[in-house]
Amino acid sequence: MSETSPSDTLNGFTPEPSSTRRVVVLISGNGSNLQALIDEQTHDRLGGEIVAVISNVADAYGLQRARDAGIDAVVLPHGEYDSREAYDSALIKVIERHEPDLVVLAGFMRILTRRFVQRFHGRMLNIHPSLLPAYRGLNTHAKALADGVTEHGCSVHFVTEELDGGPVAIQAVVEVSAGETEASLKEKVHAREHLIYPIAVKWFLEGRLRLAGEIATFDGMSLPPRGMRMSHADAAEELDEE
Ligand SMILES: Nc1nc2c(c(=O)[nH]1)N[C@@H](CN(C=O)c1ccc(C(=O)N[C@@H](CCC(=O)O)C(=O)O)cc1)CN2
Ligand SMILES: NCC(=O)N[C@@H]1O[C@H](COP(=O)([O-])[O-])[C@@H](O)[C@H]1O
Repeated sequence: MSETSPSDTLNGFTPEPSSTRRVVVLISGNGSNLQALIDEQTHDRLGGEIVAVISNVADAYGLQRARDAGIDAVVLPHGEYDSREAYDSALIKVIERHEPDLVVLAGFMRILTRRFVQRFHGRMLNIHPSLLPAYRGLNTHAKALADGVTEHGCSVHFVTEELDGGPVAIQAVVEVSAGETEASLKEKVHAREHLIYPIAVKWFLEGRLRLAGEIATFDGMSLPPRGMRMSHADAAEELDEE
């Protein structure tokens, strides 16, 4: 690890070098969040390299996105295994062949077993389409609309055994308009996901975002239960978007 001067520290916290960091991404579908990560990698702004994309669904379009980017694309169909435990054991083996520093769930639609989560504890992130702890699980946009909420959004969190219960790193809020449809709300949330997820991944790979026990920390400072609230402007600035 390169020597750092005191001026390189943040609150006494020294970010780690990230150039050799390896990322494995798990998907089940379209892969628009994967694409956002690929795009940041292409601009050398991700802080590491996506070395493999693994899908439990054979026709997930995200696999094509990976191939188009020259990234190893692997299909591991969950239906070919007799149990969740058997599948997760096979998935662990495939992932570990790529020696990741970080496992990223990007629309990966399988509940992971305790053994899997323990294997990658502290180095596995998920993007969830709600303002956790609200609306854990599936069909978040429909539930938010049914409840008539005026605010919705997305959360990046560390993955723990408790479904969508892990410490939150970043949240982004979208306003729910009058006449909002599930499709329009989903599109609004997706747009914010594509900003905050690459930021969270970059900060993890730089060693700035960490899981310390049950608490997410940023630059050594404990984050509140709902993580950092990030506006569109904040995210765009962090990504140094034109
Ligand atoms: N142990 C954990 N596993 C997973 C977590 C987590 O926090 N802890 N996050 C999820 C991602 N997710 C929501 O963000 C999620 C994914 C899938 C499901 C679910 O009910 N899956 C069903 C199958 C559904 C389907 O195939 O359409 C299942 O696995 O039986 C809920 C939430 C990833 N895993
Ligand atoms: N509970 C998990 C869940 O619902 N995740 C959601 O699936 C979508 C995947 O889109 P993508 O394949 O285009 O990235 C994303 O909106 C993500 O938040």
